[in-house]
Amino acid sequence: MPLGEKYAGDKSKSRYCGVETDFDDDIPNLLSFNLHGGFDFLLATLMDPDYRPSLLDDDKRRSRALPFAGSDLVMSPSQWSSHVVGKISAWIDLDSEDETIREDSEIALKQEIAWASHLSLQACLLPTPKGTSCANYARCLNQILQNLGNMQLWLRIPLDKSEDDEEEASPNHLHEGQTDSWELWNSFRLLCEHHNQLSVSLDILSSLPSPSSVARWFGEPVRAAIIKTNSFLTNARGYPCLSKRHQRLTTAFFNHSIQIVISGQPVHNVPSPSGLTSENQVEGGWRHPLRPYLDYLAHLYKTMDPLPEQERFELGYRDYLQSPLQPLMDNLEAQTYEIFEKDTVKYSQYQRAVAKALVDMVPDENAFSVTTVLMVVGAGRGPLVRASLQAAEETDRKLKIYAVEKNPNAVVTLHSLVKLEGWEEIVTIVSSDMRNWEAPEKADILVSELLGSFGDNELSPECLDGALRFLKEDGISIPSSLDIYHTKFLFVVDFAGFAGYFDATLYKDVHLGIEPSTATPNMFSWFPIFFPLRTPICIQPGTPLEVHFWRCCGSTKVWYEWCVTSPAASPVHNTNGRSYWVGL
Ligand SMILES: C[S@@+](CC[C@H](N)C(=O)[O-])C[C@H]1O[C@@H](n2cnc3c(N)ncnc32)[C@H](O)[C@@H]1O
Repeated sequence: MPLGEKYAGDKSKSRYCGVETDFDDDIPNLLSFNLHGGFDFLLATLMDPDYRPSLLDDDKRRSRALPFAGSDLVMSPSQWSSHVVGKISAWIDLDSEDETIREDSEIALKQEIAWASHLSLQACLLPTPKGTSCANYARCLNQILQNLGNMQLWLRIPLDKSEDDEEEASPNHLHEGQTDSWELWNSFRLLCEHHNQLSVSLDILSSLPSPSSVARWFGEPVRAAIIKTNSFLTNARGYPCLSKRHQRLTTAFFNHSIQIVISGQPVHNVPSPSGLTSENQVEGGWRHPLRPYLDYLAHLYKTMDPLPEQERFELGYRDYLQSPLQPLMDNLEAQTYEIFEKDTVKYSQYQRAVAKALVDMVPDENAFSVTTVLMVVGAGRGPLVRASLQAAEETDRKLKIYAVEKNPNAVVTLHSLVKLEGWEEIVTIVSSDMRNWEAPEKADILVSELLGSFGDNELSPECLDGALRFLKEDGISIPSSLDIYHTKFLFVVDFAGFAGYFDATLYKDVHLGIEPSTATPNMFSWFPIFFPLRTPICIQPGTPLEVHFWRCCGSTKVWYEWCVTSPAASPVHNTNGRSYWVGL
């Protein structure tokens, strides 16, 4: 039973809650008890906790028979895969000083993961590395990851960091004897070469590290958050509730689709409606002992403020790398134009810019006698033509428009739009590449939207270079200028690349941009561009970083190359555009 649907009927917005259980060899009964109690899945130990390979008699050891001996047939494959996350035995310690424990651990880890794969479980929870060294654990896991199939492995890590006040401002300096579980995770995943089937499950304790330390985890592949019952406070009515900081953290988990799991014994003596304290009774019926915790989380989820429209739109694209569009080399599809056209903010900014340019260009007294020639170069299906006409109407100026578009499929739509709107007298459609078109007259205003996330990565310089031939010397180009930004990518200590943004001045004070500090609000046409570093570089806060970028042009393609030279040198990336280039 999901925690609730935030947007009626939209199951993708449901959130599910699991429960961590102790070992029970009657797993069908364990599952039915917890599903009936309102939980969606179990975090269940698959192996008898007393099992140690070295304690088996010789026969069993030879046959490698598993002692928990439950059969996969006790539940259907869909029950195993939809409702059970396997919990690998917590005693496993591959970096123990004791050789027997090390050997037992390696055998058991491999057996348990093989069994979980056989059951088609979606994920297994791996025990937290026991000491500061986890090299042997990671070595063994690398072997497993090489042949794992589809199952995900979640490394259990406590959300823990010892801090003093000084560290509040800087999450990355550790003094002697201090712990930082993020460092543990970071070493482990480095040893496992950032394997994409290895992710994190966080144990949420009663106290939380500083907000900046917590924020680092949202740059990591966190799949589950295990909230201990003793992390809950008690409200005035005796029910469990979370501190304000825990509430904010939990809602952030919901927003990032991180699964919540409740763990531990009930520690709240919740009164039943009849006034009797009860562990398992409500309104005459049965109640799961952890139900008050589940009900609280459901309440938290249902009462969360709805995400702003823009964030809702972007949710499906989070943590997802997309190939940048190539509107010059490729012909964009109808659905791509449709997404552009939904971004009304973009067009209203263009409309404002054109209106201001018209007013500056044509004084009021000439408004009825002068016709301004405006060219939309790269007109797509016509939204900038419409925005320009609306600007003319708003300012009482007269326009003659050329709509130039090289995609023949978009030109079909342009023709029907012009006919439908009755713009035949005003708008001339030109089906051509702007670089080759011989314009019959020069333009007063040239409007284009060839902006990529990094400004020039959709080749606006190359295209506009051709188009500026037909702009009058005193004509206005919208956009009039373009700035591009390099920013260090989100990871605070270990950074893996750069996010690139643009900010375009359309005309005078009207701008359009995605650089976070000045981004045009509520615009969703662009996501930042990502320039990765093949090997992440570890830097301390305050350390200067020297980065070099080159925009390289050949006869048929344009590409970027980049490198870091300080504090440590990286290789030059994307030499000759070998990994990515933009076609001319
Ligand atoms: C980013 S889209 C914008 C489309 C439209 N202005 C809008 O806002 O929905 C860029 C458009 O420019 C067109 N385009 C790109 N390079 C061009 C060129 N050299 N000549 C003519 N059209 C071009 C593409 O086919 C595409 O329709």
